[in-house]
Amino acid sequence: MAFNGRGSNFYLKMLASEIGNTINKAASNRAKGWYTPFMAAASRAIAERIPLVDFVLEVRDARIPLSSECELLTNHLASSRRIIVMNKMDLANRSQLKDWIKYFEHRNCISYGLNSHNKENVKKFLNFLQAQIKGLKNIDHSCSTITMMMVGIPNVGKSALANSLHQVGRISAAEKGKLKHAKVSPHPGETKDIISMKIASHPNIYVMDTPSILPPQILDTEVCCKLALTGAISDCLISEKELAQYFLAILNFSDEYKKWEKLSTLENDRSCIDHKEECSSSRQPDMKRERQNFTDHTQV
Ligand SMILES: Nc1nc2c(ncn2[C@@H]2O[C@H](COP(=O)(O)OP(=O)(O)OP(=O)(O)O)[C@@H](O)[C@H]2O)c(=O)[nH]1
Repeated sequence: MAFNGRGSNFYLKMLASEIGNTINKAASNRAKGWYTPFMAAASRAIAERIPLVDFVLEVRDARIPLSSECELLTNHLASSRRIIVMNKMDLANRSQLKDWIKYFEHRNCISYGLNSHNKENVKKFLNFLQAQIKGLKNIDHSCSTITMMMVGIPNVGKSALANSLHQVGRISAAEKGKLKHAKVSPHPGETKDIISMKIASHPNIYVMDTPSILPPQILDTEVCCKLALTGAISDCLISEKELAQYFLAILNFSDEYKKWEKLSTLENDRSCIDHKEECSSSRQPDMKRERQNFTDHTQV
């Protein structure tokens, strides 16, 4: 199906609305949905701790930095204490990530793009965090304890980041010998406890990994679809076929696809030429020379 401009937008919105409504309907079933009594309790526990920590590291998915916002933090926190971490940047478009960093900068938000699986990246991030702490006034940098709480929607990589920070952490050899490990899993909602890990000394910095949180319903159906596509919402709430259809629709209307479309047109021209060559390979030698010229011409 080919859609352009407004037509494509309408088609995407229509698909998103169908899929989003199906997901929300399935999620309203207590046994299947994400908003379990456990998530409700975790949201309350996190909300209670927000005023007590020095920084909140809001972990988002770098592929969808707006849709993966943690609703609990909206209007809940001074922007100087909130650091937006766009994790999984290895899966995101680099130049778009730069634009997102500028976007957050314009809104006076501190943001950082990161790949939690890359040690060098995580070390740089730790430097960045220590620089933020240096900027804090009224603390004794040699003996204070700084606490940072990792907060976010499911499956964005909070536990992976907590583990990596703990592993590269500037802590004593004795502490290195007793490293903790938060559970990392490709399935959303696997973290069940709030655990604290030391990531630096002088001052001591502790990072807390927390269970994932989401609101009971996701009213914006496009957001809902994007969360399902990136794995924040369990795949048992929607069929793979419907999700794939939405993904292909996004892909079809993207600028990236238009580049591929051009290439595939070129490729079709070429295979048409190859086909002609094959069909006429038994013809006269002078005809062959003509074809050769035609092929050279089209390849320029
Ligand atoms: N490609 C890539 N994958 C990552 C990155 N960080 C985490 N992951 C993967 O994302 C999945 C989820 O990571 P977790 O650390 O369990 O995510 P979480 O936010 O703690 O998940 P919950 O259990 O819902 O709290 C795992 O398969 C990780 O290996 C990253 O920077 N890049």
